[in-house]
Amino acid sequence: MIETNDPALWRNFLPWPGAETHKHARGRLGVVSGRAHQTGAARLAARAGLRIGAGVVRIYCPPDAVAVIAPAIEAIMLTPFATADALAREVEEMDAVVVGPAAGLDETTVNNVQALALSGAALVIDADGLSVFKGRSAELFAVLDRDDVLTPHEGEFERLFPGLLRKGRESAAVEAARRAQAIVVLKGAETVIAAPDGRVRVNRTGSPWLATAGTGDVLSGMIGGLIAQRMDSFDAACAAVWIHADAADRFGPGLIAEDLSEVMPQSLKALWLGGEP
Ligand SMILES: NC(=O)C1=CN([C@@H]2O[C@H](COP(=O)(O)OP(=O)(O)OC[C@H]3O[C@@H](n4cnc5c(N)ncnc54)[C@H](OP(=O)(O)O)[C@@H]3O)[C@@H](O)[C@H]2O)[C@@H](O)CC1
Ligand SMILES: Nc1ncnc2c1ncn2[C@@H]1O[C@H](COP(=O)(O)OP(=O)(O)O)[C@@H](O)[C@H]1O
Repeated sequence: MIETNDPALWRNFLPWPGAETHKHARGRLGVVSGRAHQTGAARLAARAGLRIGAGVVRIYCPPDAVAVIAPAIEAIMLTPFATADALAREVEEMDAVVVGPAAGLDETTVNNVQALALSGAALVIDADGLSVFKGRSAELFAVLDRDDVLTPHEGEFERLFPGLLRKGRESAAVEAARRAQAIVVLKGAETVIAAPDGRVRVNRTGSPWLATAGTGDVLSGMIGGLIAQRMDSFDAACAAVWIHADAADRFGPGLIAEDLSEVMPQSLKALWLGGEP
């Protein structure tokens, strides 16, 4: 059965800090950055993960990107890595990792995704982390776990699942999750969230203000931030998609991706107080 994504379905599972919570207990999120000229997407994702409540957020970047990222972050931490193996070792302490935004369409990204999949962290894979597997999707699906999340827009979806969209978006997302054996978030004006066990929800509250560069990067950080706080990956994806659209509607005209993390506390507070958001 296809459900409409409604806060009633996941509101009670949102992770709020308790009186004794410390930052590490709240959850640790890693975000993998691209090269020095492609760091904005990772910073958008990392900030969104921090805003949605991950207690510790760390960007992992190629060595040449340190000098660019370090002056552009405060609470977010930074670790350089030189090889995919080194990256996999560094993320051992992380609960969830976002990889793909502005990662680059080359073998480095393939190697990074595959190495990360062997770590214990749940993965949120977006953008280049998906597109780089065009024509070789089996290599991606072979390393995924059921708590990993793929977040394609329709262009990226077509690269991984050629022709599948002809079945209709809901059926396509369900079949994609079955093939990938992971959560699939098929983004768009309506976003479909499907799990390999057959759960599927359609988010009908999409905000057209989201049609601007970088909002998908923010969404990947929000999903990762909730998973890092040990929310079930499917519920985390559903909650993040809804909150993302709610924040966009609250801001309205003039929204750019950077604004989402600044207005998100209003959405979170409404959910925390338990009133109608
Ligand atoms: N601040 C930063 O650092 C940012 C960095 N970013 C990073 O830049 C990199 C490249 O990003 P990108 O936008 O060029 O790649 P991508 O989205 O694959 O578009 C390529 C083609 O795909 C199609 N297509 C696109 N969307 C579609 C849709 N919804 N539905 C259907 N089709 C769609 C469309 O084809 P067309 O329709 O034009 O034929 C389009 O021309 C990537 O790493 C990303 O993470 C961005 O996140 C922005 C902020
Ligand atoms: N017209 C629209 N209505 C509702 N949501 C939209 C619309 N256009 C884009 N979005 C949302 O904005 C985000 C865009 O993500 P994506 O295409 O990956 O962009 P980017 O790669 O620039 O971050 C997705 O969450 C998508 O669902």
